[in-house]
Amino acid sequence: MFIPAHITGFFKIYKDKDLLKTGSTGAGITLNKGVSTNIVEGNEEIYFNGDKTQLCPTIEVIKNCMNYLNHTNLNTQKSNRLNKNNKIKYKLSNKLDNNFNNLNEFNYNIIHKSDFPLGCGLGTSGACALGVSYELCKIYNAESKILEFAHGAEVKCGTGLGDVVAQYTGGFVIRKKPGLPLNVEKINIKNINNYNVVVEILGKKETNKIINNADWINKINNVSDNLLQKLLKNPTLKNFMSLSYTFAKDTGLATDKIISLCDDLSFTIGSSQAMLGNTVFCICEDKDLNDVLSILNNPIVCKIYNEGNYE
Ligand SMILES: Nc1ncnc2c1ncn2[C@@H]1O[C@H](COP(=O)(O)OP(=O)(O)OP(=O)(O)O)[C@@H](O)[C@H]1O
Ligand SMILES: CC(C)(CO)[C@@H](O)C(=O)[O-]
Repeated sequence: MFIPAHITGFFKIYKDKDLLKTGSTGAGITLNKGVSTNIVEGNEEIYFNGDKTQLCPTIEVIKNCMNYLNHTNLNTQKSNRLNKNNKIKYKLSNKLDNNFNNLNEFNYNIIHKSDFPLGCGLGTSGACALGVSYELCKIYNAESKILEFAHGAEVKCGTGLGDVVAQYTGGFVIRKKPGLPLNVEKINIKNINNYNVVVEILGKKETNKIINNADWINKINNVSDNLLQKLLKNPTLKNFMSLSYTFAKDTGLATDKIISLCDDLSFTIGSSQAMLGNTVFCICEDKDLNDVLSILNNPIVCKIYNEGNYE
């Protein structure tokens, strides 16, 4: 399953004791590059671009799915009084999580193939979570839980608040309410393929160090407070980029290097910092693409991915 990368331009953080209600409002765009996830027979190993890894959001999606199956199974037993021979045997060994009650069987490997690295503000962890959720829910006929398993996993790992919701929707997505149930506005972009989204990764930044820090939360939420209404009043890519630049600069999240690059790219529709990464992104029309590429060192040219992923 392919899940698009997602760039958040600006966001506001909402924490709730219910993981699923926790999330963010804000706006972003999904890209035609992202993460393809496959599930193969195996023994609970997770691979990211060929490297075996313990990727928190992927592990949490597996646990969400196994817990759901167990809960459903127990309910089924309660209602149908299944005899012991019909009881579904699920076993999850200690490889993925020592504390997990060994009631689920998970004899698969998860294979993530990503166009972008983790930790660069491109929603890669969210794309991994949503991709494995789609694949698992297809196997276990739990399609109605795809979004919930993935969003809950990202929030629990501290690796995202609104990426999964936006990646599930696709395109230019304004998140009007945090978390679930879904409350977003997908903005129709005329001649969408005329626009390029050029990305340059300058380094890494751990999302959880920002969204779990009280000082950053206050700063981010004070600056972003009125940006959502301003965008809803004038939902254009140009206004999105202008508001994103204001957010990146006024929160202090953007580095001097990124601000300087954005100023050099002022002839385009707009540029800003991909949240939360050390990455600059710019939207430009074809006529300006060569000039943009002459300014950046390692540009990655993308298009806006407008597909929505539905059950
Ligand atoms: N090389 C790696 N191998 C495995 N896990 C990694 C690696 N690099 C980072 N991680 C983990 O992957 C997760 C990255 O999540 P994070 O949210 O910071 O990045 P992202 O999803 O790519 O970008 P963002 O959410 O800011 O758009 C973190 O849990 C981090 O610890
Ligand atoms: C927190 C965040 C900026 C990290 O990518 C994103 O998940 C979002 O927009 O909520």
